[in-house]
Amino acid sequence: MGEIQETLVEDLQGNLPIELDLKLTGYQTATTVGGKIYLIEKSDDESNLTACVKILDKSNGQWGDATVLGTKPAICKGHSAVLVNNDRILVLKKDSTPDDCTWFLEVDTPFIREQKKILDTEVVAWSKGVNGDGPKPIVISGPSGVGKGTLITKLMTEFPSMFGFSVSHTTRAPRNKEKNGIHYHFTERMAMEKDIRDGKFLESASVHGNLYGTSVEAVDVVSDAGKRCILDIDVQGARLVRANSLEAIFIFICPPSFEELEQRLRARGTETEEQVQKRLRNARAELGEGKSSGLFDHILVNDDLEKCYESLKVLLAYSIAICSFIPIILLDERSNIQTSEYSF
Ligand SMILES: Nc1ncnc2c1ncn2[C@@H]1O[C@H](COP(=O)(O)OP(=O)(O)OP(=O)(O)O)[C@@H](O)[C@H]1O
Ligand SMILES: Nc1nc2c(ncn2[C@@H]2O[C@H](COP(=O)(O)O)[C@@H](O)[C@H]2O)c(=O)[nH]1
Repeated sequence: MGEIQETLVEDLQGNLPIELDLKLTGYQTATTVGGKIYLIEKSDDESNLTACVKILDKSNGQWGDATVLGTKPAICKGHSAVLVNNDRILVLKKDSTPDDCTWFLEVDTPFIREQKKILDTEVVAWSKGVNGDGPKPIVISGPSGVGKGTLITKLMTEFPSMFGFSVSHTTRAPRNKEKNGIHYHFTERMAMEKDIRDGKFLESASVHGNLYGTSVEAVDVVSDAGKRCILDIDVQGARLVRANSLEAIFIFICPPSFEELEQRLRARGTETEEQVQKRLRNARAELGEGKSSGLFDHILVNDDLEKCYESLKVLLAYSIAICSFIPIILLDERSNIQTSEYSF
């Protein structure tokens, strides 16, 4: 996402085309992008403080709604909106400091253009601005029981000061050894649904019958500690993070076979038979999506755990070096690239 230049931040409320004569309240801003005006305002529902978007087509004077992707931010009185790169609107709350999070409404980014083609409607998407040049988070996804948690635990144990886990919220009941605030924030559905409506989540999804989600705060806690954030989320969540254009490294973990996945899930002994069946049904769909959609930057097969973990470390060292423009020589027997050491 890059850094936000303070000079770009200005209130455009006094900058509307005169002929439209829009009377803006303190909760509204209007931004012209090409032939359209994007009105960002508070929803009509008084109990709902999230942002709502209306679009005016200047050629015919018609107002229209759009399919709004991503998590809507809470809107405050006196927010500012400014067009950046001609494809996204930067939205800042009044009196915000450089440490406050910023939001973008994407209106004509490559992602939006692609979504418009797929959905055949007007589309906009909310994405959270990243302050500064923090390290890109790592999104690890894959079917239940494939070994995501096991791999992440190994990584965090070996590199505790480098990586931090994004503790998700979930409405599922805690398992025997799971601790609130460490493995998950275990929460009531109604409370979580309200927090989602209030824009507190980067992504959320219904997974195997329960609600799971990554709060903005969960990611901020890790970034504030100066660590690279690791998200263990399902494919729907990964898609939403991608849609929110939170720049991340997306990794999909596959089992060596469906039979092995089933065996691991059963051997873990944490789910009822009904839950195992549900998770396996969902796994078939996730495997199809994960391998084919182009959503993931890398796919790793978790056959032998130690080998998979080594590959994960190589892959992360490589991806992180690419992101940081650090020249490294990749340790890769298969491609016969010159062997060298890698480090985080
Ligand atoms: N390569 C492997 N070979 C054999 N067993 C493994 C391997 N990797 C993980 N396991 C075992 O498989 C089970 C499932 O692993 P884990 O809980 O890490 O999966 P997960 O992908 O995090 O699942 P969920 O999405 O449900 O949280 C665990 O009992 C773990 O010890
Ligand atoms: N979309 C999200 N998916 C999440 C999140 N946290 C976990 N998950 C995924 O849920 C399943 C099941 O997890 P389990 O702990 O009940 O076995 C697994 O695939 C996780 O990756 C989240 O915040 N968002």
